[in-house]
Amino acid sequence: EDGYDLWMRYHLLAPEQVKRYDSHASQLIIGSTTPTQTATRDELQRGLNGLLGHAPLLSNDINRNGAIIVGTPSSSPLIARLKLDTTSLGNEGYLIRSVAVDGHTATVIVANTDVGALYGAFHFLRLLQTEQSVDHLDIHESPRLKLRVLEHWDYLNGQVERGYAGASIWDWWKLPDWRAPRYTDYARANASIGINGTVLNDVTDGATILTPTYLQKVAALADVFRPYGIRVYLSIRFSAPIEIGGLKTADPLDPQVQRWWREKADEIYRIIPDFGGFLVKANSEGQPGPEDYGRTHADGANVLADAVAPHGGIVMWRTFVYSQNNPDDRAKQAYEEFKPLDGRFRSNVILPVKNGPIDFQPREPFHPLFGAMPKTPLMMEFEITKEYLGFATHLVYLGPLYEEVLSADTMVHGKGSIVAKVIDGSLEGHTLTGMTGDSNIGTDRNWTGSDFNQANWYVFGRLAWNPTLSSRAIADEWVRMTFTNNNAFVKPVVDMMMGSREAVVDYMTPLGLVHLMGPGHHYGPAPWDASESRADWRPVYYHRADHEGIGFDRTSTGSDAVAQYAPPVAEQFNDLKQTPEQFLLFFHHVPWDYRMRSGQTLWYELVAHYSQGVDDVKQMRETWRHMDGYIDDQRYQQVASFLAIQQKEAQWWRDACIAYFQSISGLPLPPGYAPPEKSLKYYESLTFPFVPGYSSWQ
Ligand SMILES: CO[C@H]1[C@H](O)[C@@H](O)[C@H](O)O[C@@H]1C(=O)O
Repeated sequence: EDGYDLWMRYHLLAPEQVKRYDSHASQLIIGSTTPTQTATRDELQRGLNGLLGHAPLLSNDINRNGAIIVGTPSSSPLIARLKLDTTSLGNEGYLIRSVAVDGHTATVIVANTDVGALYGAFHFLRLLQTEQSVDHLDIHESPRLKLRVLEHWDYLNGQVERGYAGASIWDWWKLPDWRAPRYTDYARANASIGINGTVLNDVTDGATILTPTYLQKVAALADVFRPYGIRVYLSIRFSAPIEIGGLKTADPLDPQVQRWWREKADEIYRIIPDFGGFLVKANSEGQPGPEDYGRTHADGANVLADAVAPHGGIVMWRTFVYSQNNPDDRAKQAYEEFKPLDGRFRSNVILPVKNGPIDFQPREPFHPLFGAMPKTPLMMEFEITKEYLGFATHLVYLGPLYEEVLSADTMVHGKGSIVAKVIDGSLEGHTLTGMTGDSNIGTDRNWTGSDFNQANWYVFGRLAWNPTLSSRAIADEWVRMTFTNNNAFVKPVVDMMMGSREAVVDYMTPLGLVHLMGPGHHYGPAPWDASESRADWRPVYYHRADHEGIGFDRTSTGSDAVAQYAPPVAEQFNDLKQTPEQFLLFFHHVPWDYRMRSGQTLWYELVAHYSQGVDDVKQMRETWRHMDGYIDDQRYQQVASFLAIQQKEAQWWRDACIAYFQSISGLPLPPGYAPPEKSLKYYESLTFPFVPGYSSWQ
């Protein structure tokens, strides 16, 4: 019960459920000539065996009611005979349908490709895991996004940047000879939620991974993942032609550099024919890039794109750039650098854009680049690892954060131009589409540092498959698969998860505040900090609290970052009265005595939010206390302990922030609110001798 199985637990269902499903799992008719077919067969056998207590009969022909028939029209004559219309399924879609074949009832899982059938098999298992009916199935699924990618910020030395779940799961020392079983389980987990790509190394990892020795190791991982429909991508360092190629320059317009990348790509594809392509962080936070040579991001992306294009590869060129010190407004930089380049990227380039313009904060408005580059495919980048949200221990379900951004309306083509439509390509007619998530996976037995963090990996995958799914529905299915179908557990726990994101916003950064975390490690409150060399690395830069008020003026009379949004959105954010209060201090510098919609002053409301956050965590503990006995003790106890840590730290956040902001505002606490437990000096004096996940580039 250590959580290793993730949501693929396949524990024996209750007798009445077993009875209900038995009649739909009498035989399994499935090919096994390809590795993917074998993986599909194994998964169904493992799953059904676990859930029902016995595996269905493996057969070639249907001879009784209740068979499961899996495959493609081209590999299965039985399926071909059914003449199902599979044209709309594409390469990865599937259908699951209750049918009659040769006078027998059956469930068919049909796709155009083996991988589509594998996805269908996982869906079928999910129906049983979540105790849904399989009587009259007519399910059609195909992914809305093409690239559904996990990004590992893993260094070759085993450390994980912003990783709070142990070390990197890639055992580079032993690869390519030893292929750990964990790699297969990783692939299964990803395939079960439709993830079809993985970037193995950190965006600041260096160039070593492109050397022949490491490419052999990469190829071994690609071999393990291939049956599960997962392609391997690599982060590259833009200066690799110098570092490992012996060239004097990495100028993207230099013919020698262009040749070097072409030959490197050819070399990679010789050993990994289905290699996905490159991910690049360039001219950001000290990384080299085309701007070092006076070239643009487009020049840089295109030289790589041309190298992989003959092989069908793509380039993910990140827009998270803030190379220079930004005394004005860091939030504006990505837009300023990339918007003018719209239309100048090769067709196999896609630009990852973080959900918000700052950096994976508990809450930010959607990134203004969404909708602003109609001629360029943009992909969503979410952070799954909780760098700014309490690391491993805080229980924060990220589904509502993701959903909030995906459903935000850019208004670029009028109402309904939501971010989900930008990234699924439908708004501007792009076919290269995708979502990438910065992984929270490590060597911990439970993979993600806590049981509830598994839900963030899960919801990422499900939303990458279909960005219009509801985060609540996804939480519900995850809880059922991971813990139990008992409604006395499911309902309160799903409610708790759904509220958990607002709780962290409240106790860390309410009302549109961002980046109050301790610089560097990003753990714990440090709103007073002004020690960093760069202005835009200091918390005081972000909240701008002074005696009169608090907040970053991004209106037309301030930094004018609002102008980066489409006019109706810009107008709304520019106007103090119209700005949703959850983004208030992101866009406005507001007097402490400003009257909020509640009628209270801003100062009172700020204190109320901080206190609410702590109360919410107390409530979460209380909810969890009632869950004792519904699940195994091991996982129950760990969640309980982590919630206790979270409560302590929520209190710390509240008290430290209130103590600090009170020292600036000079105002008394609202009546009825407890003062901070300790003095501001105390909170300021706390240090962090060891923080996991600390990045080495700082
Ligand atoms: C990979 O570096 C990270 C960095 O550790 C992190 O603090 C920041 O959130 O984002 C960077 C990025 O996304 O490039």
